[in-house]
Amino acid sequence: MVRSSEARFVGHRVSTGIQTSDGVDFKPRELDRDATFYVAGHRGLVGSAIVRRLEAGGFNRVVGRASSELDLKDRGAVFDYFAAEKPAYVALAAAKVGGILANNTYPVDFLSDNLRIQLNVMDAAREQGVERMIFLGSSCIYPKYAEQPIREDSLLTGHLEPTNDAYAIAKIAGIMQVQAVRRQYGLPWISAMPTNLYGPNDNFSPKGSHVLPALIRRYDEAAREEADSVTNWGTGNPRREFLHVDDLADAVLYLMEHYDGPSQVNVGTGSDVTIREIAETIGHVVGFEGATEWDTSKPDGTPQKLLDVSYLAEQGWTAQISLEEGLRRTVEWYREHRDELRE
Ligand SMILES: NC(=O)C1=CN([C@@H]2O[C@H](COP(=O)(O)OP(=O)(O)OC[C@H]3O[C@@H](n4cnc5c(N)ncnc54)[C@H](OP(=O)(O)O)[C@@H]3O)[C@@H](O)[C@H]2O)C=CC1
Ligand SMILES: C[C@H]1O[C@H](OP(=O)(O)OP(=O)(O)OC[C@H]2O[C@@H](n3cnc4c(=O)[nH]c(N)nc43)[C@H](O)[C@@H]2O)[C@@H](O)[C@@H](O)C1=O
Repeated sequence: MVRSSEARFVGHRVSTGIQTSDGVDFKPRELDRDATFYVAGHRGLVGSAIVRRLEAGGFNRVVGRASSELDLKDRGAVFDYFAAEKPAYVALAAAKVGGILANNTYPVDFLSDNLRIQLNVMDAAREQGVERMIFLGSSCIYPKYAEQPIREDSLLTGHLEPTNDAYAIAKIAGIMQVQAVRRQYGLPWISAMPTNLYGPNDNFSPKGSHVLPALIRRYDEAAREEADSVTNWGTGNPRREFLHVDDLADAVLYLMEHYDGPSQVNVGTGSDVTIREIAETIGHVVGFEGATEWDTSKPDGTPQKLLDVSYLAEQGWTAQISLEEGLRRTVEWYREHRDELRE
């Protein structure tokens, strides 16, 4: 395997070695706080956290458009937007996103929408010569039975998890597009692969959400109604790694200012818990005193998804927000906003 300490050129493809060099000659540096920074998906969980991080970091021209104003599936509109706005930097955090059930039920949407959004944004950004782009993928790009913790060079070494294979293929195509733009046009674009995320502005809808917001909502409602029991999906045995989205946003800016290379970079905490454990913790935090049951007719998905974050640590970044602290903040946010959430 090729790590940064033993960099060599390993070829033009989505590679099974960490590609640390592809001929792009770029030294990462501090971004210009007065340049235009477009955050695609700025109202979502990830995009809104990136906006908060950029504004706290002194960026003066952070721009975004809601999907109702600019549908990123509309190629002509995306090209017009880039031609008018001419952003110097782009964080691509707009996507069709959902939990295990949504991914499993609507694979066409997860494949087609995401391919279209990525192609349009990256083609338009390339046409305008955007200096720095970060594409956000997901840990589900790795094989279902990848060796744990999952290293970047596990990509394309095995079969995908079937509940989210369509979404994963779209994300793998995104990594390839970044690598292809680097190779053909020499633009220093990068990709980051976050683990499962949570935090403010998450999707808390019962059928569409990821597990952590689903459990916060379910246990909070049960606690308020003094219900005897709640029923979660699957067996509770799968293991997941949870990263607070403010940590992710910090990593996004850090990578844009400190990392350049064709390999996607894993972003996580380096530790995981079972779904049963996270359910018990959330039940405790919201004050639920009843029983927890498991509906094993619902899918478990990947048995374990824990990222190897040593490559990111080598670049100089590690997560700061503990799961306990992140959960406490997210439950607090949910309680303040539960009456105004998207369905
Ligand atoms: N949530 C997670 O656990 C993880 C997320 N990621 C990645 O992070 C990125 C963001 O995810 P997350 O923030 O959770 O998702 P959200 O659903 O919270 O936000 C996605 C955003 O994308 C925008 N969007 C979707 N479709 C379109 C469209 N056709 N045109 C314009 N905008 C559109 C939405 O805009 P609007 O609100 O205006 O409709 C929305 O704000 C994705 O690439 C995802 O793969 C990676 C790993 C884990
Ligand atoms: C980030 C990642 O997210 C998705 O993958 P996932 O990690 O499997 O997603 P999840 O958060 O929805 O579930 C995690 C685990 O939790 C269990 N579980 C229990 N009870 C609920 C529940 O109520 N809702 C949900 N959603 N899951 C539940 C559930 O059965 C599973 O075992 C990808 O499709 C893809 O989108 C992706 O990239």
